Amino acid sequence: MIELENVSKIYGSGDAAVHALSGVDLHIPQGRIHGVIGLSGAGKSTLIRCVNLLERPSSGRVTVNGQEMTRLSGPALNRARHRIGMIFQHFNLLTTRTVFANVALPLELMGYKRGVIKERVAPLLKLVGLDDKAGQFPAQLSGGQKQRVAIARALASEPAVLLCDEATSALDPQTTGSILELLRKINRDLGITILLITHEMEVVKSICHRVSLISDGQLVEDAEVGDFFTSPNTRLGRDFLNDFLQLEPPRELVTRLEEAPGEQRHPVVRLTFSGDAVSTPLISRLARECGVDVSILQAKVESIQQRTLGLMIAELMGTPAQTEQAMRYLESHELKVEVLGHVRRDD
Ligand SMILES: Nc1ncnc2c1ncn2[C@@H]1O[C@H](COP(=O)(O)OP(=O)(O)OP(=O)(O)O)[C@@H](O)[C@H]1O
Repeated sequence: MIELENVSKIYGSGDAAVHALSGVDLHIPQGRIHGVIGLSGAGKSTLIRCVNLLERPSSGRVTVNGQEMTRLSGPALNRARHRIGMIFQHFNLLTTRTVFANVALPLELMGYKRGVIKERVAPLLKLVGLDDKAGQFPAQLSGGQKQRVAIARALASEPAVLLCDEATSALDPQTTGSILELLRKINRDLGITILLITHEMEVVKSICHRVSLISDGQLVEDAEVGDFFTSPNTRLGRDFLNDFLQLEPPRELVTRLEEAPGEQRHPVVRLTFSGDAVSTPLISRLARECGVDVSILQAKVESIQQRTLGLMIAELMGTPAQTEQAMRYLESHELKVEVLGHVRRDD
C-alpha cells in the first residue's frame, strides 16, 4: 500500500548539503495505522512529504496504492495525489472560506459539479461531527474543530491513504484524544491506511499498530507497537520509552548513585516486564530463593494494546553474590534488568 525503497533525500549541495533521509525502507500494508516517531530534525516531515512527493526523493522509489509515485509528474502525479489525503499540524485551512467551502475545495479543483459536491460534503461533515458548523469560518472554530475540517477535506477525494503530519501537536491532551479517536474510526470504518508522524509516544500508544523510529534520517527500529513498548531495541527507543513512562529514579537517589559495584554497595535496577511476569510474585521469590530484600522505589503498570507492561525501580539488598544471583533469576523469568548504579549499604 505504501512502500519506500532505499529512499534518500538531500537538501542543498556541496558543503551545505543536509542528508535528511538516508536509505529508508518502509512497508505499510493496507488498512494499518503506522507511526513514525523521532526527535526534532530527525527527518519525519521529510519522510512523510516524500510519500506524496511534496518533496521529491533524491533517490529511491516510493510506491503508493500500487503506483510508483517517483515515476510520476504533472497531471499524472496530481491524479495519484487525489488518492492520498494529508493533514497538518496547523490545519492549513483557507480563512476566507466557510467550513463547507474548505471541504469542497478539492472537489472543485477536481471539476465536480455543485450538486455532487453538496452530496459528498454533507456526509463528510457528519462523519467528523461538524454538520452544524457548515456555514462558519475557521476563525470561529476551536483547534480540534479546525483539525476536523481538515480531516473532512482530506477525505473529500476518497483517498486510500491518509498522511498525518504532527496532526495533534498543536492540540491539548483532551482534544488530541478525540482527534485520535476520529482517526481510528476512519481507519476502521473506511479501511483507510494511515501514516502519521509524531514526537509523542502517547499518539503511537493510542492508535498505531506498528511504529518506526527515525534518527538522523535513518529508520533505526521498526516494530509492532506492543513489542516496541515492552522491549525497544535501541538506546533512543529506550529513552523515548523512559521519557514517556517517566520512570526515573528519585532525584535524591540519583545524587548518591555510584557506577562501580562493591562489597559495601547495593545495585539499583530498573526492571521491565510484560506478559506472565506481570502477575508472578517474583519479588517475594527473590527473598526466598536468593536471600535478597527488595526495596521498591517506583513502580507502575501500563496497558498497551492488550499487553501489560510493568516497570519498577528497586534497590536489591544483599551481598554482591546474592544480588548478582537475583538479577540472573529475574532475567531467567524474562524481565529486563538495567543496573542504574549502586548505593552504599549503610546509607
Ligand atoms: N527545505 C529544506 N532545506 C534544507 N534543509 C531542510 C529542509 N527541510 C528540512 N531540512 C533539514 O532536514 C533535516 C530533517 O528535517 P525534518 O523537518 O524532516 O525533520 P523533523 O523530524 O520533521 O523535525 P521537526 O520535528 O522539528 O519538524 C533537518 O536537519 C532540517 O534542518
